[in-house]
Amino acid sequence: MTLGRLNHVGVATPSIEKSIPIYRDLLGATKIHEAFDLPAQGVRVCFVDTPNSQIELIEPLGETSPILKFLEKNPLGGQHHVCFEVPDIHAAKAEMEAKGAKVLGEPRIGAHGTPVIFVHPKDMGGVLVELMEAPKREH
Ligand SMILES: CC[C@H](C(=O)O)C(=O)SCCNC(=O)CCNC(=O)[C@H](O)C(C)(C)COP(=O)(O)OP(=O)(O)OC[C@H]1O[C@@H](n2cnc3c(N)ncnc32)[C@H](O)[C@@H]1OP(=O)(O)O
Ligand SMILES: [Co+2]
Repeated sequence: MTLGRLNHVGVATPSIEKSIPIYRDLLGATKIHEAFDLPAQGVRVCFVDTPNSQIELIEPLGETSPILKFLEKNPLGGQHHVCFEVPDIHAAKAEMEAKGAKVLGEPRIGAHGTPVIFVHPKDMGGVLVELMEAPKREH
């Protein structure tokens, strides 16, 4: 597996609306995308562009959202995961598992419309790592 670019840093928040001014007004972000629901993943998502990556603001959506527990422990929200691009998500999953890392579930379509997996923080030095199949980019 080749580790690709840092696609985004996931930041969990109790309210995307309340988080946007931090990135827009305090940090001067110039491009904040429309928020959208991702019910299959139990989150509402809002991407904030940075010059070389993105911040992915995620807010719980529904009673079974996977970030509810995180927000119980971190009521203000906080850095939740990092997402790296990989060429092939299935090869990445197989390789992680072959190396003994716990992959959480099967590849599923993420917020950028390509399949993603998550690797358990226990095997990643305490960091929840998301791997995302790199979108096809025109050269
Ligand atoms: C896919 C859409 C979008 C995209 O980019 O396309 C997203 O990124 S959505 C992001 C939200 N979805 C997920 O996070 C799915 C994967 N996550 C999970 O399955 C869970 O959150 C899991 C298993 C990582 C944690 O489960 P839970 O929240 O129930 O907490 P636990 O008590 O079971 O945690 C076990 C252990 O892990 C530590 N932990 C939990 N969350 C994190 C985290 N974000 N970063 C680092 N460590 C984390 C937790 O403290 C526990 O450690 P312990 O020492 O046992 O207390
Ligand atoms: Co993400």
